[in-house]
Amino acid sequence: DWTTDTYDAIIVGSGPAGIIVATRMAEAGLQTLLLEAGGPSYGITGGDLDARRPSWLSGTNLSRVDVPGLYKSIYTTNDGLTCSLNSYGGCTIGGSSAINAGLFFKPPTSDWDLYFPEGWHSADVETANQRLTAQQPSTDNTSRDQVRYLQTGYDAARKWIVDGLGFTDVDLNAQADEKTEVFGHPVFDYADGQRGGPVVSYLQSALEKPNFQIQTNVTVLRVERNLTQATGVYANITGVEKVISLNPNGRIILSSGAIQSPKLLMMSGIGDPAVLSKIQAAGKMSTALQSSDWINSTSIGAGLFDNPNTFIELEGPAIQSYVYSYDSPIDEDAQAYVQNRNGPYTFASETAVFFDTFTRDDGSNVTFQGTIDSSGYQDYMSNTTITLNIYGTAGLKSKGNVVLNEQADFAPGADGNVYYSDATDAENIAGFIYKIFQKLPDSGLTSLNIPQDATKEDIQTYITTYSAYALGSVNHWSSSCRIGECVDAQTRVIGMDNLHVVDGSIVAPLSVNPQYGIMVAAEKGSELILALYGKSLDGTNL
Ligand SMILES: Cc1cc2nc3c(=O)[nH]c(=O)nc-3n(C[C@H](O)[C@H](O)[C@H](O)COP(=O)(O)OP(=O)(O)OC[C@H]3O[C@@H](n4cnc5c(N)ncnc54)[C@H](O)[C@@H]3O)c2cc1C
Repeated sequence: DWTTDTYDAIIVGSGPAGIIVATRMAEAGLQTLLLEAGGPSYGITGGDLDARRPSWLSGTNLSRVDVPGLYKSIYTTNDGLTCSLNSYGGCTIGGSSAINAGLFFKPPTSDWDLYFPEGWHSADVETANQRLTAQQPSTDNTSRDQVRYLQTGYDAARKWIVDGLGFTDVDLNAQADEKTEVFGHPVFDYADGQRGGPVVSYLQSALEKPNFQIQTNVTVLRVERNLTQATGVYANITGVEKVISLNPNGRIILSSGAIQSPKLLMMSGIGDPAVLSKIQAAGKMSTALQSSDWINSTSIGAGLFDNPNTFIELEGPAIQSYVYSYDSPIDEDAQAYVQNRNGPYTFASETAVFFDTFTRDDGSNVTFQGTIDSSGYQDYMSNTTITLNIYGTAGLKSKGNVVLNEQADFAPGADGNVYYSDATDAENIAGFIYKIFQKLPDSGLTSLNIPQDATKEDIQTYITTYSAYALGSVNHWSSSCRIGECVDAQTRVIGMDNLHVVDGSIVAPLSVNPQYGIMVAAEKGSELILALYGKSLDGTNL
């Protein structure tokens, strides 16, 4: 009975971080348990495939998760892959890596050097980076036939951004350090026309180890602890609440994502005492835990980040937009995918990406990213319209908090400070949009929702006023349990001996979409945690 066994390492959450940490713990020979609140995702994770796919995939070994082109429909037809627990992302094997667009951009070395503390600079994470690259395939040309599909948006964007504005065309991961005026093809963590990611690249090797197991449909409610020593997790296992225990020298690693991991700490008596009092009063904290045992820290959940984004709807006579369909794709495209892994369904709709970095008067940097999608959005769905999604990325100054909603049984969420609480961010992003708009008229593209001659002030007002096109969340949650404030440089929760957080929570806002950097952090975290067991990555004693 796995629930009465004891473990050297219990990892909570099977997102990209949790899978990598669990795999490395198992490879080093530790008795490893990975707990996941959700259920199966990719075809290879088993379960009822028909419950997780449209009928055109019947008779294959694919679930909708495997087909990159189906990612966009996740919030309309979720097939049980999201849940109220992880309301901002995937709640399934792979976490959000099973439902995301798969964009896989290596962060520039400057992100580690500028935004991470001692011990986490680029030289410190270099071997972690190399391990990730060795284990996780990626590609900027997804179709087996090596044809790049849906390129009218790419061509128009290239004319605008490269020919018009003078950005340099680069290989975005090979030249990852270049984040000033660069343009390129998006890179995805796919392999052979199917979604890749840690479920394919890491979890499958962990599953071969007799000392590894994953248990799904297990929701951890809190960490059990004896003062500074974690002793196990208290979990809901298909309706029954139970403690799963650690071995005496064991460790718990929370990898539940940047929203859930801070919540689990708070439910375990670690956090802001005002919040802890409410949790205790509601009877949700272990009765064994006295308020004198609380670890008071206002850093838990503080610093929460997500990219503020703006959709710019662009029309052009040469554009042929493409709308992916969950249940009735164009027959030819469905056949090309199912029979040969060719065509538009081999990628998640993004056709071009560009970056720019701006140095402020105070010498600090801020980076911007633009991603071209294959279709229009909401009110702008003509077949000559595409969407440009502009994010502000590394160096933004706004920071939010993870807050617990008492009415909804302490469901965690973001407070109102995440987007644009520091006006500098809106000013900088508006300045970037203004800059690129100066060459828009020559490109043959027309902006439909922001006037091309808008002033910087008009743009700033547009991007900070909530609409279907502005202030939407892109679910790139990070930074809610920062290294040096919430966890130490070994990823150990400050005040605890053997409780760690390794996931988006410990990663600072990056220049690029977060998944790659989170996976590097998980590789680095694994190495550091194994050293605390006295082990190296291959399991030899240090
Ligand atoms: C729709 C969408 C599109 C995205 N697109 C991209 C992209 O293209 N490129 C990119 O780089 N990033 C993208 N992201 C972001 C990226 O997927 C996340 O940053 C990344 O997955 C976070 O990894 P994580 O390990 O921190 O947590 P998560 O992926 O959130 O995984 C956490 C896991 O823990 C489980 N869990 C939570 N609480 C508990 C509990 N109490 N008990 C047990 N299990 C629990 C959850 O069910 C989940 O499986 C996207 C995200 C979304 C939602």
